[in-house]
Amino acid sequence: MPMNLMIVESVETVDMGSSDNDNEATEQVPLVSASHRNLAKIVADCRLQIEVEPPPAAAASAAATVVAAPPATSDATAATSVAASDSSASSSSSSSSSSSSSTSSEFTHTSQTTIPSTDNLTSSNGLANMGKSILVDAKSNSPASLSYHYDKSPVIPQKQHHNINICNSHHPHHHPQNHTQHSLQLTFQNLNVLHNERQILSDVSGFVSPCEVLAIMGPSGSGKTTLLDCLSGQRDIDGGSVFLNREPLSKKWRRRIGYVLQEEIFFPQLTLRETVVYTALLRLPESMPRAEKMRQVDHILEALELGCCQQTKFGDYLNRGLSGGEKKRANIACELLTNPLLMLLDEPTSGLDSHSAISLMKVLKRYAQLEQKTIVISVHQPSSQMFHMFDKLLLLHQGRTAYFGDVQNIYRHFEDIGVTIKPHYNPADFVLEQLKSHPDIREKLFIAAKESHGNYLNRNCITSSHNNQVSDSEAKGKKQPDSILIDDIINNYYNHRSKRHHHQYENLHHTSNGCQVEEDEEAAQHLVWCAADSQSNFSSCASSDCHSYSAGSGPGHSGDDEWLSYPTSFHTQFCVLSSRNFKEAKPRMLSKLNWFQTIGLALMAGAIWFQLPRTEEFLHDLQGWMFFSQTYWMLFALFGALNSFPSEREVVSKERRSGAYRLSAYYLAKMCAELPLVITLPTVYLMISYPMLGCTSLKLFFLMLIFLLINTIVAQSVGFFIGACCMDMNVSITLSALYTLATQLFGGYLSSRIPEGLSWIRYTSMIHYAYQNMQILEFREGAAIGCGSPSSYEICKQQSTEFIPYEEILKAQNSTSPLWLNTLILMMFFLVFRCLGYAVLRFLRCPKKT
Ligand SMILES: Nc1ncnc2c1ncn2[C@@H]1O[C@H](COP(=O)(O)OP(=O)(O)OP(=O)(O)O)[C@@H](O)[C@H]1O
Repeated sequence: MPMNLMIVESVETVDMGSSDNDNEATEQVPLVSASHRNLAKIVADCRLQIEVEPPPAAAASAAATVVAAPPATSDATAATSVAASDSSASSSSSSSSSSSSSTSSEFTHTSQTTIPSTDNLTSSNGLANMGKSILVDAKSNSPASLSYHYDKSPVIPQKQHHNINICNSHHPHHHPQNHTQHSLQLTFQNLNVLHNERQILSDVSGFVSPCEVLAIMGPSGSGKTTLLDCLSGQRDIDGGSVFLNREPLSKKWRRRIGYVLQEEIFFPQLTLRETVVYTALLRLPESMPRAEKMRQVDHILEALELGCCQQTKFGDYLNRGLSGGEKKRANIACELLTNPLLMLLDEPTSGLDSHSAISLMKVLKRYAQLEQKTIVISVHQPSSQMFHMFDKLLLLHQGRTAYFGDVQNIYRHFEDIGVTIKPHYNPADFVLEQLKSHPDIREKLFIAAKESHGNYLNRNCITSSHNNQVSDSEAKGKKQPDSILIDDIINNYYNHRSKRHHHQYENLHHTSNGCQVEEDEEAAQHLVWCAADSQSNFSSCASSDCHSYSAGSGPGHSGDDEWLSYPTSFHTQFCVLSSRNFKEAKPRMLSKLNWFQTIGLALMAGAIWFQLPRTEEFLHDLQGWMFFSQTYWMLFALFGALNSFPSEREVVSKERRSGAYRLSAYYLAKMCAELPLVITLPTVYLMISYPMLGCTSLKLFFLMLIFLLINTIVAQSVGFFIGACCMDMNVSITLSALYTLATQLFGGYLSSRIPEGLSWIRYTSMIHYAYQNMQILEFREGAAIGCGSPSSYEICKQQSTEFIPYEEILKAQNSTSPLWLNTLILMMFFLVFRCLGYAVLRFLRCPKKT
């Protein structure tokens, strides 16, 4: 049975929780962010209802509405027992429900049956404090909407006026301050972007309001991505301004923007589910229980039809993983999960088949409408169906505006310049074709767009009342085409909004319910006025009404700190990032190849130096094993760390730009997570080769292991630092090779003819200190080395001793520093390079604007 999803305003006191949670129902869950408070309010006041189109025979009798969520009142309880599938039962029950609630509501729906909205909102054990619901459009079996609900306090809804699909939110218990409307109007004015004196964007203006989808269309290279970069604050603009709720775009706003990039930037080693789970753990509020976060992940994966591939790795060009379309949807899932106020999506539908594209658009559209989100999407060539799902259209060509206005006005716009969009023709294709292939039409479009924009501003700034303006124009009886166009835009805008979005400006008017429509129209006028005001640098936005919108919706009331703060604590960030880093780095650091290499080398070393006699004749062999083992593992760790940051740079930059976590948490987590990985292979190596060499002392084994690992970690620090500095593997490999080989050469290990003036270079080498420590341990703690015959050691020549004292061996090797000093210097290497690595990431490699 085909079903359409819609949301019905609450009609009575509603307990969003299950009955066994009644006591908790009045609890107000502390909400961590203004956005979530708003979401809580929206959803708490909502009833989610799936409208079922009845079969023809039953249509007449099926006129019934069933309350969607489990009501708290006893009257409504009966209604909740009605199952969606039981149409007859639902009819009767819904009738009673309707009558029981008729004192407080007007039901305009007919032929409806609802299933409990708690299907997704609540689990069987009652409504969780917070949650996000994705309703499934049963008709298309595609996801329909996303909505958070954090608050299960009883809701006293208000009178319903229209069969609208957006939540109302007059809550008598809410303090007006809690009515902060977390929707966001985006206005951009005369944006100019230059690159090497080439104009990439030229005077691009427009605006988009909550609940709307603005599509940016244009041929390839027209500047769509550049514009989105500017709107997200990721690119500096050379002229013009971007306003969000009439405030200039700033860091606090950037955190409320979800930007789905054209490229999918993820860790290739992680599965889709792991990626989304980590995003949820990092970017959903700390106060949300983990189980709830997981539920949201499930919902989002289901909504975007990603359930079947959730265990697939992202993959890369070497190891294939998710398909292009799946990656695109995964990209969107991660941003949707965080519930941003403004979603910017760069070509989210490219690479998707038409069904998936439409399905995705439906999700976005409903998301915008149900949650009062503002969506800007860039598209290449949408299908006709998708084209008509957009509310506004910005047409770009070579960075210039060819059209900005409501989508339905595009027909009139083209007619005005003498071009008729053919019926049964995909308007998007037609428009782009005209734009690309006909320079004369293109020029006309540029001129018309410029004029209509100017008129639009004038109209809204000069006259305070749109209605007066219209009547004046009509009285004069001679409208210019542009004026007609602008009137149409505004009229359509008002009509459109008054039909669809009555509720969303209610924060402007905390008045009785009776005159909602008039209020909303007025609010819509104010909104347009505000947009024009924004575009004219707030020339007339001292109006209190204007102010009430932006103040109510802006972050000021909820506190800038809240907007600027991270969604999770340092501890949580550290734990989640450590876990993610471990998962991500493990396949890289402990790959099969590395295991093979380690075991192979250990066996080879063990075989070459097998049961080495501890006499002076074999002293050099023993030192050879130590030098080889030491140098190999230090270089292994150093070179392995070179690519550590560069490989993660894009992902971390993207996440940090969205304010997901602190750099310090990431850095510390990375250090800790990679620690067990970096020490695993040297341990295995030593466990194999050292006993083969002839080591029988457990104490010596552990001492050697500890110092080998210390050396490895120190070398890793140097690798991190060089990698962070260079961010280019070729450069960093060259630099590292130069450093390590130079210090070996000048360390005197390979040649004794070191120029006098350059012998100091050995002291800059960590290998120098590490090797000295190895020798101290081996010769001091290990079995004594017997004197050779003849012996090169004086003490042996004098035949006063059978064994060479370890001090003599060390002296012969120029190892004069004590163990503690070498260790201290190595520790300083560790600390200095780790700190330098952090400083480089913080100040040199911080996420930059393009
Ligand atoms: N950083 C940059 N350096 C050089 N050129 C740039 C830069 N950014 C943008 N451009 C140029 O600006 C123009 C617009 O680029 P942009 O990526 O915004 O186009 P687009 O409309 O998104 O294209 P597509 O649809 O192919 O993704 C292109 O010609 C591009 O080469």
